[in-house]
Amino acid sequence: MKKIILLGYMGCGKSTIAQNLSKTTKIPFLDLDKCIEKRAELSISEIFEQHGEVYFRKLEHEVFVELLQSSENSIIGLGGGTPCYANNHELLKRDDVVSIYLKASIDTLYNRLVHNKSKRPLIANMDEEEMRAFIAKHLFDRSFYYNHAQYKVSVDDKTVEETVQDILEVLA
Ligand SMILES: Nc1ncnc2c1ncn2[C@@H]1O[C@H](COP(=O)(O)OP(=O)(O)O)[C@@H](O)[C@H]1O
Ligand SMILES: O=C(O)C1=C[C@@H](OP(=O)(O)O)[C@@H](O)[C@H](O)C1
Ligand SMILES: [Mg+2]
Repeated sequence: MKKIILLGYMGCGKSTIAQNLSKTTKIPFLDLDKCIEKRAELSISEIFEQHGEVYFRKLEHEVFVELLQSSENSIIGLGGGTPCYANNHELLKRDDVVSIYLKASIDTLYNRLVHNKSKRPLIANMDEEEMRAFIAKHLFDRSFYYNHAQYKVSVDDKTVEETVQDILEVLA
């Protein structure tokens, strides 16, 4: 196996779980958003503000393709939208990729995002009511792409350690 890819909606824990899974497995991890920020020399919020979402999606696709080209073993935490644009979901079918959907309920996502929205330009300016309705619809729209993942791991009511254990069982 070469790449373990974590996908799912904003706030499901891709970045947190990728980092912790890396500690346990000693496989290096990469966060796609961090790689994009490094490439653009701008934060995700600044990319959206200065160049718009279409530019961000193009960059996201380019950097994702590059990460997949590397021959190193790695754990990659995608952005929430990554599988939903530029046919990126097709790239998950590669033989050297194991894709895992971290599946969270609307309540879990809402509770995690409500105090953590400022760096997420798609929801940063929404009030709480608006954000809950947005998550519900957006998650529904995106589930089609998330369901292309090879495996699904439910993250509701689990600690980081429990989710990491569940992923290790899937990989075993
Ligand atoms: N059990 C848990 N698993 C993962 N993240 C959790 C958990 N409980 C709380 N959190 C918090 O939820 C947020 C998840 O955000 P993040 O890891 O950035 O997700 P993503 O990359 O999917 O958007 C973090 O602030 C993290 O500390
Ligand atoms: O869902 C999305 O479209 C996005 C999710 C973000 O990543 P996280 O899912 O890690 O928050 C980041 O890529 C950007 O703000 C867009
Ligand atoms: Mg993330």
